[in-house]
Amino acid sequence: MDGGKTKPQSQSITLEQFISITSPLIDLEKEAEISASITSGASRNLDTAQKRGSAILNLKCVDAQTGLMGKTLLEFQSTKTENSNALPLPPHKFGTHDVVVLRPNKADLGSSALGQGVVYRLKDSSITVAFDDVPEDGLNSPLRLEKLTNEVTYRRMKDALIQLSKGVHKGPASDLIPVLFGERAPTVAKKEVTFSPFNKNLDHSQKDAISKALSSKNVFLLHGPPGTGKTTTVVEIILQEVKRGSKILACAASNIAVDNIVERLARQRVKLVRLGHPARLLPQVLESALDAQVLRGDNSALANDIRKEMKALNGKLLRTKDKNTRREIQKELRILSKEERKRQQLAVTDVIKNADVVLTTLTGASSRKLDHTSFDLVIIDEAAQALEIACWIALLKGSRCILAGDHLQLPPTIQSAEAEKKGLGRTLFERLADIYGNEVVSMLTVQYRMHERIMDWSSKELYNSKVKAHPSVAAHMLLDLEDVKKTSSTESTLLLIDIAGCDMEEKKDEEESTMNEGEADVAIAHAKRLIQSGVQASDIGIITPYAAQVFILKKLKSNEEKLKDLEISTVDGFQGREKEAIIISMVRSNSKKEVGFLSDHRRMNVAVTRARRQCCLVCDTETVSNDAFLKRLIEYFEEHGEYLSASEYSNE
Ligand SMILES: Nc1ncnc2c1ncn2[C@@H]1O[C@H](COP(=O)(O)OP(=O)(O)OP(=O)(O)O)[C@@H](O)[C@H]1O
Repeated sequence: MDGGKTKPQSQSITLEQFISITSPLIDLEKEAEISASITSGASRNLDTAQKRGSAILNLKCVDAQTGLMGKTLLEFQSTKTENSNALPLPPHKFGTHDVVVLRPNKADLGSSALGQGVVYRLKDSSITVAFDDVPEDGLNSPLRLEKLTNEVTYRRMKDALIQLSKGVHKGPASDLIPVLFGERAPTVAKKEVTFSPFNKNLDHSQKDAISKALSSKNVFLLHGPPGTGKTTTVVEIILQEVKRGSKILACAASNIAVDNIVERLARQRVKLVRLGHPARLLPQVLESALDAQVLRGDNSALANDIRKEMKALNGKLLRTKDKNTRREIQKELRILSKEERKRQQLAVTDVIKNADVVLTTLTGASSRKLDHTSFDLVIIDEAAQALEIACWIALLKGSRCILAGDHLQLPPTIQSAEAEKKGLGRTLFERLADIYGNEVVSMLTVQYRMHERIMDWSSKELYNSKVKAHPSVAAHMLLDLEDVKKTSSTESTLLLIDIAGCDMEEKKDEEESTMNEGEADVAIAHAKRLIQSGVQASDIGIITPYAAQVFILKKLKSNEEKLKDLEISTVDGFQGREKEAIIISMVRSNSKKEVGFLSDHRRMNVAVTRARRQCCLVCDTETVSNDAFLKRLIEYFEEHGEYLSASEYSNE
């Protein structure tokens, strides 16, 4: 690439347009979140709030543990049981890291809370919350959890818009901003950068991308189709940049994606620090957390000594009657307190200053602790799943950026339909790929997850047939797994189970989410056949686009002990994950042949590419074939896989 020559194309929006369009869209999104929350006028009724997913009623506390730097973890389950097992939690919108409030089940709306905490772990039938303090009373009665609107996030985005409008004149990103708005062409080093890899297993497309990333002077996009080692490549880029002496800010939209990088980097000898609330971090990265490192620092030890001295002086103050002496002690206490605060701040600054790599979520990058720090490079993983404005929170801190992601998988979730329609969900990754194309993008083309039959459909439909399977996975089968027997269920890589003509019409639940009970039975029956053939339940996932279908599937699962480790999720919730066997329940079956949001290419791309060795599609071929894209998917499965009618699974 000889950068700096291509003229940006005309479809780019200007910085001013971006700011004026985005500001009201952030407000719309915030309003949508507030109106779905329990405290809003629209849902001043607990049952409605539960149906909307912003409250979970009728819970009991089943476990309490301490951990996580002094926090208390309380686990809650439904008070309702079936065959003495707790029922799955009702469909809800709680996610790990959400801030929640705990109240007695019957308490009035807005009455005082038993506690406020952060969701730590979510399972089908339980939710674990990390509290700073243990609620003293009330844990033995029925409880409810309410999700709080995360207003801070919206405020930070608004702040970033203001900073962005100023940042073009001054600040670390002043030269980067015009490039990202198509006003100045991106540039690259005259000579391609060569490097000696830390990871000796890198493939040609990964090495090529890393070399281009190192040559880029302002922006580079790493396009990673499913399973192609995007994070592996990001980690190598970070190591190479540290070797060159760069100070790096590495971010992602989600905590889990940030921790994924921290975990892999921590194995190397890199000075890194992870910013963020300990309850939001994976236990294995807590050692890298800012709080933990601050405690180990010299200034922290000094602050500790000062606190001891202050305690002694406070004791003396209590015992002293003489006014003058008291005044002297108080004066000394004020000086010490100031010194202690200064030492604490210095302890934080020291850690950040000494780190080569600072890692945090995009919104976490707005932390005051980073106020006076600028970076040579900002790297954003999962960039195609992040709002553009969230990316800017981090980007404003550096002069160069690398974004990694795949805009052909699902974009960020937007709650407000209007904000979505007006473009809030259009990502910076996609926008830059459109403006500059191959000039700044490099795509990884070897994938390490799927059997080639599973991959070929996605490669052809979405990636111009450029993705190829690595030989280590290209032909792997369920049969090759330990203890798996050869049966009609484990032999095939692609399996289509057709519910057409089997009387399995879709239905709507009260919240208008679609479900299909017959299809759920079939999906569970296939999972059971796989387990019968020796496949571990934990190696199987059932995914579906509809929340109501997830609930029905989880209910069926809760009746059977052997299905305990089977995972059930929406497609959107499973992005970034994988299983040896994936069963997709497509749900739609109706005489009008409506397919709804199944027709989004990105959703089906994510669904199919979660599978390593077997992908089983359960659907009504008559309904879904009404959509041209889905018709091609069905034809692909018919041609390259096995076809079964759902009637073969009846009475199981
Ligand atoms: N060059 C390589 N040689 C062998 N295995 C590799 C190579 N690159 C990546 N992998 C393996 O492929 C898998 C996926 O890698 P990684 O987690 O980096 O992918 P990703 O692209 O971030 O994943 P996703 O598809 O979920 O976005 C991992 O098990 C990783 O060890």
